[in-house]
Amino acid sequence: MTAPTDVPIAPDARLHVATHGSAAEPGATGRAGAKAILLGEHAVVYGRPAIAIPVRALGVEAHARPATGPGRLSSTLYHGPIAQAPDRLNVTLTAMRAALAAAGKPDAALDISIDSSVPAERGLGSSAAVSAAVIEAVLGACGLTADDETMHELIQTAERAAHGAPSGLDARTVRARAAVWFDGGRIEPVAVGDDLVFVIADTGVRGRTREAVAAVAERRESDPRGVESALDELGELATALRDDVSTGARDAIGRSMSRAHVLLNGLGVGDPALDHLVHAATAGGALGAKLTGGGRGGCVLALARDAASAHDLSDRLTRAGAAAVWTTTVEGAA
Ligand SMILES: C[C@@](O)(CCO)CC(=O)[O-]
Repeated sequence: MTAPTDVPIAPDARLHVATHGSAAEPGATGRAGAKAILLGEHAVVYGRPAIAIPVRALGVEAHARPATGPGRLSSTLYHGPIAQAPDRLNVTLTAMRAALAAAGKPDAALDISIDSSVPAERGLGSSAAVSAAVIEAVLGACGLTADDETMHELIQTAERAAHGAPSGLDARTVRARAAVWFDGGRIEPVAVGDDLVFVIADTGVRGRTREAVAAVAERRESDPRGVESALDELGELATALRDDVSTGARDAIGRSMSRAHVLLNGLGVGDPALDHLVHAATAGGALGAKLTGGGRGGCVLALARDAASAHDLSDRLTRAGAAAVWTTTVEGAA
């Protein structure tokens, strides 16, 4: 049986009645993945390009279904009535409300469960991934699907609750399946010449994207020339990196990553725990390493020479004190 066709649809949202679904199973599932920024965080906020990669080992699954009473939320952070959810779930609730408003059902009561392996506040796109999964599930429970642009706008509504004026890079990348080039608010696929194996190491220190974005803005006020020159160089590195990724030039990619880390430190978004893991990665054979995401904590992204050395690199980073380590491969065409 197909989903009902009489769902009221808000006039400005580009939503479609789902073609799958069953009256016997009224719930719906949404999914999204983690992301890591290969190069260009912070510079994207000022219009420079960036490259990001999906992290397939980590993801979010959300399920939504019409509630029989007041809606309830179930996640690792909170179990209970949605009406009493704590402030730290503001982003999730914003995502849910944005999707319900777009569906023209702002007062619908849903039971929502969220299962996420993406660590929160580590620069891996947890807030955007949770929002994307919740929005897809909520729309699905209303019998709807959204086109890419509508999904993006809805995720951005939640991202604004997370950190003010997001560039849209996270919102785009958590739904991407391959490496993406982000420029002017849009993504396109990046050609990948050869497999690239990355190790992601968590400092265990909470990343503070909102604070880090504000710190760059302040520094730009006090030192416009210095900051603009760093942002320009980050943009140039991203452009060169795109070519290097397409030809599989690992050494050049690694060098650009390490240079980006220095520039990001200069913008004031570093942290001693990030530097410690960056040094451990390069001492452990990484071709380059940098902070990834908002910074001031969170994760380091390191490029391994190959899959075998990624194993040793992971061990090295664990011994250096990483709270968690993941490996992710960006597959080349070859
Ligand atoms: C720091 C930043 O560039 C990336 C956060 O993952 C912020 C943004 O793009 O909105």
